[in-house]
Amino acid sequence: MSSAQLTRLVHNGVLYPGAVTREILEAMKTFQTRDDDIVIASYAKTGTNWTLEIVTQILQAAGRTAASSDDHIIGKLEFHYPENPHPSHVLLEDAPSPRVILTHLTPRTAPPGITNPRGKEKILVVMRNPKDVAVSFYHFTLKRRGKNAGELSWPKFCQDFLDGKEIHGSFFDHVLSWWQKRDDPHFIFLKFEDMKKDINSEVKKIAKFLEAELDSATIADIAERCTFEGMKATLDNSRYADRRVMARKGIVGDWKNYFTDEQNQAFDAVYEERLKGTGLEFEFE
Ligand SMILES: Nc1ncnc2c1ncn2[C@@H]1O[C@H](COP(=O)(O)OS(=O)(=O)O)[C@@H](OP(=O)(O)O)[C@H]1O
Repeated sequence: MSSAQLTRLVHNGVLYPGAVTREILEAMKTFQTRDDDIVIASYAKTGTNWTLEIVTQILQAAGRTAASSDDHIIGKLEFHYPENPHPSHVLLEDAPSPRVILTHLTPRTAPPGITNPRGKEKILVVMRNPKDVAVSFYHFTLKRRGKNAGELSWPKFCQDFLDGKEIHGSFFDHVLSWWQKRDDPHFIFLKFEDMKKDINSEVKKIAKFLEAELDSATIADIAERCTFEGMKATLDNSRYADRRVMARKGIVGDWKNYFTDEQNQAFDAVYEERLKGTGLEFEFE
């Protein structure tokens, strides 16, 4: 383990990426949401950027944001990106409305206006089956570590992910904490697998949630542009170039190429123990 990893922030038992500091987590307590904020809350690698693209296109089609402007998108709320002069929560203070705010925080650590919205804020919680999340996260981590990736083996990553020791903490704690909000009308719950199965219906559902009145041709057009292939075409040659790393395979069931029977059984046991009786379940293929 490198010294950078050793000094990484652990808060309430959750390990945070290097872009998150204790000061930022403290600032979350007083971060002011706006009535028209749109928040995408997710565990990492569940389809955050995919949902962002859908939301962005809906807002543009509904005339709520200028087609040429990405000013309302800042990145992850709790990050201080090295290329930015200030942490995202500071930059967001000057961002035009409607802001689209991304976060991997749990309700416990997120700003009160996101955890318990009192105005017209719209919170989209995005989820994905944990086996594919683990595989996607493993590849992302390999890429991020670059030449140090040799130290990272799949069996170790897989076990650490299951034990909640990887960055962002336990997947199960994360999804279950947001799932508590399922009866609150400020929230909508989306699943990667549903978006994959029927993108048109999911775009329609999101547009309705955002109160964007769009005709079915516009919905179909957005759905088409937000397929994996459609997004990759955009990613390769435009404003989303920096998000290329987010687009790997974009499929359901890639875990089968990585999981041993033993790993699969270990995952199934935790899945059963944590999610049984909660009403929350995932499709794995
Ligand atoms: N349009 C579309 N269709 C299907 N899949 C898509 C799409 N866009 C992004 N992706 C896949 O989403 C995974 C990245 O998730 P996140 O955006 O949540 O990553 S991040 O945590 O915000 O960095 C990552 O999954 P994997 O391919 O399994 O690694 C991306 O490929």
